[in-house]
Amino acid sequence: MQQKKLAFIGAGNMSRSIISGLIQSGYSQENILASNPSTPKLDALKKDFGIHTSQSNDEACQFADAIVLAVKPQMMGEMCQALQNNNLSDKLFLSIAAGLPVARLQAMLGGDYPVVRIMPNTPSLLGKGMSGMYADDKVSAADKQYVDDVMGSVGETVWVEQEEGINGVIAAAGSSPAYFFLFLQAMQEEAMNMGFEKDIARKMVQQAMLGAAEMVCHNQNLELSELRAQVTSKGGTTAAACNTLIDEGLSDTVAKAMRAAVARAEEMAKQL
Ligand SMILES: NC(=O)c1ccc[n+]([C@@H]2O[C@H](COP(=O)([O-])OP(=O)(O)OC[C@H]3O[C@@H](n4cnc5c(N)ncnc54)[C@H](OP(=O)(O)O)[C@@H]3O)[C@@H](O)[C@H]2O)c1
Ligand code: PRO
Repeated sequence: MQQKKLAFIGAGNMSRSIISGLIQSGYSQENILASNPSTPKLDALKKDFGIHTSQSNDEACQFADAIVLAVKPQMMGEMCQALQNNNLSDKLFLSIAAGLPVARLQAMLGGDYPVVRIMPNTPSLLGKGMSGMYADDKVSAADKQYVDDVMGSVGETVWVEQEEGINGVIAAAGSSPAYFFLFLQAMQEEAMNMGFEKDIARKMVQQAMLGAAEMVCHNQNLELSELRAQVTSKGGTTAAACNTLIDEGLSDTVAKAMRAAVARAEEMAKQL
């Protein structure tokens, strides 16, 4: 992987997970800096990964060829505007913020700089992430490859051709770990209603999810409906459960939820 000087502005959950993946992939700690206003997360990053840290975003700018904008979307305007005190020409920007279009980020940064939008998810922490990416036409092919390598160090990557596609990535992958957690929570609660202790209920549902996820990944030649069919005996218990989910409108509910995520991303683009 190409080793640019890479700065993370905002040392929160997502930055930590990407930094962890990069270090495990052999990216030199000397080439990574994280900046954050408060010190506890910086201290932990320095201790765990040996990277450079700073409380100054200006220092991050001066250090880096490529800058990951990793603060909450609501903080992005103020933070980017303050970066304008630095010479930003020749910098490549990687934004992981939900809802903020390239044009808006460029306006916040005060220039037509190359920006890649990245939508990662929290399983990146375990190297099992899914990141969708969009590059505006100012980003070179070599820089796209660089960003692909960076995010590839924490999981799988896909590129979308149109910027709106990023909102679909949010719905399908950025936010979706939470949908699975919610589903499991409901299953855990019902298992407890059936008399299981909380930890046993959790053990059963999490192992079933892990096994199901592994089966999905290891059987790319099988449709998801075929994997379901393998569990489902005619007239049996699985059919009774799945028919209930289907009859109660699971597909429609999931579609509505994903459209709500897209709608919220569109709303944030207008508000921020
Ligand atoms: N979490 C997810 O599942 C997920 C998935 C995809 C994308 N994202 C995006 O990733 C971004 C970061 O999310 P996160 O979950 O990592 O949030 P987070 O853990 O809250 O991290 C944000 C960090 O930014 C720091 N910060 C605040 N103002 C700053 C400033 N002016 N300069 C530098 N750092 C500043 C915060 O520091 P203090 O804590 O000291 O205030 C905090 O450490 C968001 O834009 C979000 O949309 C998140
Ligand atoms: N977490 C961020 C949000 O909830 C973006 C995707 C996952 O807005």
